[in-house]
Amino acid sequence: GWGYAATNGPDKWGENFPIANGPRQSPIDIVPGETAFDAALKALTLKYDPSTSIDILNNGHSVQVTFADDTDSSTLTGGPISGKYRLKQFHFHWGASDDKGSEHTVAGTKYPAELHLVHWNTKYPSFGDAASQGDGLAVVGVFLEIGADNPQLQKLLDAFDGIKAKSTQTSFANYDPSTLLPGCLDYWTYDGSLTTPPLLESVTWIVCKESISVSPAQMGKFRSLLFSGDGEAPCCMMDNYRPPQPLKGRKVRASFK
Ligand SMILES: NS(=O)(=O)c1cccc(NC(=O)NCCCCO)c1
Ligand SMILES: [Zn+2]
Repeated sequence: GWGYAATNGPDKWGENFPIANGPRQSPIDIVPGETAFDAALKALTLKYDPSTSIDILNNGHSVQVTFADDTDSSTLTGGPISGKYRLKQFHFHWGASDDKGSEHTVAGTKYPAELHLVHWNTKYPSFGDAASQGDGLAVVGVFLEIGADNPQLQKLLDAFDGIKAKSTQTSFANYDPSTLLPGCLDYWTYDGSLTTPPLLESVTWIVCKESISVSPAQMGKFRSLLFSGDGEAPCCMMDNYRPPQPLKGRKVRASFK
């Protein structure tokens, strides 16, 4: 299967997923000087109910917290989207060292990690159906920047001991993902795709301008997770990011001046 190694990584994904070379692939390099302020863009409204968090999972590609999405308890509205999108999961991408790891970059700057909060459009019956529609998904991206220890992140990291290996998960209740959001929700937005196979071109990307902090020790905790399964040769989970893809004429809009 696909992964992030030289043998099965981003440069090889096009062999099984030809959309890898499609017109609206993600991530991209965001060049602030080339974005257009759009006064019609609304503020993001993120309403998350902590009681909808279910479990934390190592899926062999990332660490993911999954939410109950059978009701409108945790939603995204406003921003560049119309209608209501439900939170399905959030996960991260990170590097082997603090000088890389994010998927989106800003004028070429790579951050050590990037958080993705994944939502699906409730005009469709499920995440799976929405994922195949051009307006099916909305992912909020938040950069992590090296700085002070982040206590909200620490709650998540403290659960990692139980999910070191691929395909392991533990319950993870009452977690409020809004504690991971930056204070300011100014954002850039553009039409893109999933950044992992199947690379479906169904994502309205909403990338926050402001980052949240992560300490070097906390980054080390992410890198202690494994791509490998129990009983396999241990392979540290790191550099699980796709590099920026061609813009192909797309416009990136800014919600701020
Ligand atoms: N990285 S991302 O574009 O935010 C994103 C969001 C939602 C789903 C995905 N990718 C997938 O679900 N891929 C299917 C298998 C991955 C884990 O087993 C990527
Ligand atoms: Zn992601």
